[in-house]
Amino acid sequence: MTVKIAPSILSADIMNLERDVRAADQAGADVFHIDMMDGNFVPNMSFSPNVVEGMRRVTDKPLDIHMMMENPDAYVKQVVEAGASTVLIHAESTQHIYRSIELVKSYGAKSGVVVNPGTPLETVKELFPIIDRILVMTVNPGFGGQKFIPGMTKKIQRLDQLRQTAADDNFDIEVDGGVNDETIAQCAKAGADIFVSGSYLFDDLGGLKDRIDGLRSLAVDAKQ
Ligand SMILES: O=C(CO)[C@@H](O)[C@H](O)COP(=O)(O)O
Ligand SMILES: [Fe+2]
Repeated sequence: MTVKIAPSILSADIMNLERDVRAADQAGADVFHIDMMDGNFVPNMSFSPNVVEGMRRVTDKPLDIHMMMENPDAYVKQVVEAGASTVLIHAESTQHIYRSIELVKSYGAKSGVVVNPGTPLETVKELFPIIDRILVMTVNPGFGGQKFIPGMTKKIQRLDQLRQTAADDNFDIEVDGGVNDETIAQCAKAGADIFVSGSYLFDDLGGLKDRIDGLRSLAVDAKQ
């Protein structure tokens, strides 16, 4: 699988969101990562389905929705209709994660399950046959600009080993939180395929293309 770089618009300039999305699009973003927070599941609030709809009007790139909310099922239809390509749901946010994933698939979107740093991989193993992606949080969710939790590299590695053992199960491994030029190589080497990066990319809009290219080549090299 090829490496994918996914800018997280949480770190974009909210008053210039269209400018920043267009800049990241032209700079070679593979997919956009949209964090949706409800102020309950995480101690912060961010984007709603109308932002997905707005994003859809300015870019043709896939839109990944990272749902950090209680009762995510209630919003799946709305975000898919707004233009979501993949809906990522936290295993910790719903009592019936298998049903939530089936719900996403029923609307024709790709499905992903997210695991917090403290959640064991065992929790999501039964989803392997039906899931398109597993997102390993490498910070506690809620805010951009946090420091990568070093122990998560081993977790990614264990997930990659489990994936290889279950050869029939095809899912991509994604990482989110504290991904930058110092941390991406270890994630790629451990088996990650898709790399979310927020503050590192949007902190330097002029250098955005160099940063996206730089992250991509670090990841590609680490995978060889
Ligand atoms: O889901 C989240 C935070 O909860 C992320 O998607 C952040 O937006 C990543 O930002 P950086 O850690 O790369 O600054
Ligand atoms: Fe995220």
